[in-house]
Amino acid sequence: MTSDQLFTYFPGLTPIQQQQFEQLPALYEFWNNQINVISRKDIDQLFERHVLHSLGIAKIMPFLPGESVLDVGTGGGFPGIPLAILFPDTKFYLVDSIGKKIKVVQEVAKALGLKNVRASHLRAEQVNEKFDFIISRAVTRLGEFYPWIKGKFTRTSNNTLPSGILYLKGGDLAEEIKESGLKVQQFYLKDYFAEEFFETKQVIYVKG
Ligand SMILES: C[S@@+](CC[C@H](N)C(=O)[O-])C[C@H]1O[C@@H](n2cnc3c(N)ncnc32)[C@H](O)[C@@H]1O
Repeated sequence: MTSDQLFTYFPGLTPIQQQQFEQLPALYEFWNNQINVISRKDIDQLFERHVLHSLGIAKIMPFLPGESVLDVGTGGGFPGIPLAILFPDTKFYLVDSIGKKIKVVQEVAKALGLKNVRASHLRAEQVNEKFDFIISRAVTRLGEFYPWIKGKFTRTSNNTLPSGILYLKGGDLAEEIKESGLKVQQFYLKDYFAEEFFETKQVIYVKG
């Protein structure tokens, strides 16, 4: 996928936003050589598998100016960094339990000139703030995740859904959802993106 193909899914990006997205491949190639944050086979498919996948959350939840979002287990900055480019007036806090990954996030955010990103080397359980939304991808099963972030929601969001979790997941989730005991809403990314990669990809919403 090229940047132009990516942009067709998000018309109306400013030249600055387009330039920030276009900087991502070179930045991640550089940082991935120092500190591995993306698997080698995926780095060639950065726009589809990491950037567009992260932006799937935006199709479900258009974050509002002033809203706050926590990205738990962000790794090299997914889904937080692409969403922070797309929503420059929303505040993103990216945390990960591995310090060197947070170093990559900080360097990438700095190189992009993102003023709406903070990143800390912390476990989710240690975060002591409240957020409008909590986002995540590929960290753990919902049943384990939920207790980490329970009670960390503002409950003031005026958005299309109340404050809650937006978790990127793939595959058959029936067992995982049942085991978690949580009431979830499932949104299918194939309704928004044509690429085969999104065939089973979902955004799982859980009210906070
Ligand atoms: C498979 S990686 C996914 C990274 C990124 N979200 C992505 O999709 O590319 C899982 C990440 O979760 C982090 N992690 C696991 N448990 C965590 C916790 N309790 N708090 C914060 N980060 C955690 C790990 O350090 C790791 O970087």
